[in-house]
Order: sequence, then C-alpha cells, then structure tokens
Amino acid sequence: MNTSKLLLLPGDGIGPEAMAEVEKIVGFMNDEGVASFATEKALVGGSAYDAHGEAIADADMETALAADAVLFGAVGGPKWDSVPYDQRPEAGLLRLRKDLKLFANLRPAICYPALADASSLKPEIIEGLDILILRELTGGVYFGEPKEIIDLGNGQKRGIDTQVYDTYEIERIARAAFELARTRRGKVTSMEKRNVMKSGVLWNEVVTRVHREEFSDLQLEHMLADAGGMQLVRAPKQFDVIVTDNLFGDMLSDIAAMLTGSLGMLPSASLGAEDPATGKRKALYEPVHGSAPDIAGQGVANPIAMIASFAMCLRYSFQKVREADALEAAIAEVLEKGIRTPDIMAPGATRVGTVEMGAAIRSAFRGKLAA
Ligand SMILES: NC(=O)C1=CN([C@@H]2O[C@H](COP(=O)(O)OP(=O)(O)OC[C@H]3O[C@@H](n4cnc5c(N)ncnc54)[C@H](O)[C@@H]3O)[C@@H](O)[C@H]2O)C=CC1
Ligand SMILES: CC(C)CC(=O)C(=O)O
Ligand SMILES: [Mg+2]
Repeated sequence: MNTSKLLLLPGDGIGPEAMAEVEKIVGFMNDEGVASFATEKALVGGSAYDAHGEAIADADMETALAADAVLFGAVGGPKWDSVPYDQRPEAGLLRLRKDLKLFANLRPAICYPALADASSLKPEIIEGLDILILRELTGGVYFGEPKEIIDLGNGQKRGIDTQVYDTYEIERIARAAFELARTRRGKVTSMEKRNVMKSGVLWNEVVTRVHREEFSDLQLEHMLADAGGMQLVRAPKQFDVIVTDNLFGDMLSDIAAMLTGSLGMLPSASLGAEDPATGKRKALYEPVHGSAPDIAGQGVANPIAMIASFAMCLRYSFQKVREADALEAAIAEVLEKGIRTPDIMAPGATRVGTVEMGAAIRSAFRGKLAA
C-alpha cells in the first residue's frame, strides 16, 4: 500500500478539539491496515502568529504544497483582534487557498434523517435534503485589489474591497459545477447579483455560455443571490448544485448549515485543478465553521463537520470510496442512536461531548468496515 502524506493544521479554538478526533480515526485506519497515512502537524492562524509572528510559516506552506492532502481545523478568535491585518489568523487560511490554487470549494448540506428535528425549520422542508454549494474560492472580493483603508484627511476614512472575476475563473468553476451535477441530479443553479454588479453580469454570461457549449443536456437556472438565500430557507430541496462566488458562497453555506441542524455538521472540500501529468489535485478539507470562541476549551464542540471533511478527503483525494461511505454511515448510525453534542441536542437524546462523539463514530466506523 502506498503511503500518503497528510498535513494536519488544527488551528485555533475548537479546531484542535475537532482535529483530535480525526487524528484518532487516521490512527485507527493505519492500525487496521485499511490505509497508510504519514501525518505531519503544523501551526496555522493565531497559534502560528503567537509562535512565529505570521499566520502560517513559509516552511509549513512548503509542506502543504508537498502534501497529498491538507486537513484544516479552524482559525481566529478575539485574542488576535488587534494583530496586523495581513497576519490575522484568517490570513493563513486565505494564503493556503490562494497558494494551493484551491478554486473549487464543495460544501454539501445533507440532512441526516435523525436530525430532521434538530433544525429550526419544519421537518418536511428539510427531510432528505442533499444539496451541494459550490463556492468559488480564490477570486472575488476576498482577494481583489485595491483592498485598503484610505485616510481622506477630513476625519473621514474610506474602506475599499474590490470584487474581480476574470472569464477563466468563472469558466472553471462553472465546469466544476456541471461536472458535479452530472454525478447527481443534473441541475445547476447559478447565483450572482447581475442587477447591481458588473462581475455578476459577466458571471451570468460565462455560466450561460459554458452550459450552452458544453453541458446543454443538464438543467441550468439563474437566481439573484439575495432571493437565493430566501429560497434556501423556504424550499431548499428545489436545489441540486448551487454555484456562486466567494462571498455569496461563504454566506449561503452558513445558511445551509442551519438546514442540516448545526454549523457543526457541515464539511467541505477545497480542490484545485487536476494536474494532467499525475491526475492528482491539490486539496484541503475543512469544516465550514470557525473557531467558535464561545465554546472553545469546553469539550462540547461537535466534531462531525471535521470528521465528515475527512470522509470527503478519503473520497476525493484517495479514492477510498468504501471507507468514505463507511465513515458517513457511521455518523448517520450514531445520530440515529440519539447520541448528540449540545448543538444538535433533542429531547430524549444522550448528550455527549466532543471526545465521546468521536469515540462513538470510531466504534460505528469499525463495525461498518467489518461488515
Ligand atoms: N475556516 C475558518 O477557519 C473560519 C474561521 N472563522 C473565524 O472563527 C472565529 C469565530 O467566528 P464566528 O463568527 O463565531 O463563527 P463560528 O463558526 O466559529 O461560530 C458560530 C456559532 O456556531 C457555533 N459552532 C460553530 N462550530 C461549531 C461546532 N463544531 N459545534 C458546535 N457549535 C459550533 C459556535 O459556538 C457559534 O455560536 C472568527 O475569528 C472567524 O473569523 C469563521 C469561519 C470560518
Ligand atoms: C477566511 C475565512 C475565515 C472565511 C470564512 O468564513 C469561510 O471560508 O467560511
Ligand atoms: Mg464562513
């Protein structure tokens, strides 16, 4: 069995707590001989800033570039509110996304049957929900220049962020959306705001052309992103794949998280282009949630988003489909048994912490792999 290089970047707040549960699963898979992972661990975010004054060290970026996959926890927190903007914890994550060229961020929102009662929405609206938000991840307003605060000299300042999208960036995310839709229910909903944004006009034009020229057998619809947010909450099952820009994707996926019961449930995969020589992609897997400073250190964080991100890693980076299916089925089984962290607690369920949830999923995973 080939050994695969995994870089673990636990980060800040609940990041290390959730990552610890994935590390145990990785160790278990190595011990059982179902995988051979060589893991390295490095600092990112506020913990990296504290250790060496930058949100990710150059040497650790090199390790990320050489890894077969990167697992990322979460970064940020009030402790680092006053560090220089370019070294704030989130800058480490943005650098990883940019330097690894991870333009496609897959954020699946799946409502596990046992959690149909954990959402604030009526069960019939979310039962059986399985949608995929595809967020463009290396362009748009998070990266566009100029990005600055200018002193206007009269006691006034001007904060500037710039939304920029080039044709090639929209083409490649559109292709990714249609290719993913082909493996699912064949429908893509593209969300932008072409009514008020030039980049939205171009986005709409390019997605329409890619559809017409390359994927006309699939269904494409366009929706203004604000109305899309409303539709996500009103009738989310109308969607299959939603493709959208960096900022709208960030917001829409946090909204979608609540359809599944909790932000602690939503995993993600950030993928680069396939290298034609090796057929491999650079990839980083991370939960959609942040460092959750309000619950960090209490041992109550839900590790499922992080564990399900590792299942996506098994599926997309290592083609370990059986193991990925088994891990996702293990999560479903544990939820079915009523084992719940506080964020998804329901009447009559058994309340557990991060470590107990991780242990229950590992035990169910063992059973699924043996079956
Ligand atoms: N990928 C990343 O590293 C991200 C980092 N952040 C950063 O995280 C910090 C905190 O941001 P917030 O706005 O509070 O967002 P957050 O996602 O950290 O937390 C929002 C709410 O969801 C809850 N929550 C999140 N994950 C949970 C989990 N696994 N289990 C149970 N409850 C969970 C939190 O307790 C909190 O009430 C900020 O510095 C922000 O920039 C935010 C989003 C993504
Ligand atoms: C850079 C991140 C903190 C932005 C974010 O909220 C996310 O990617 O989900
Ligand atoms: Mg976010």
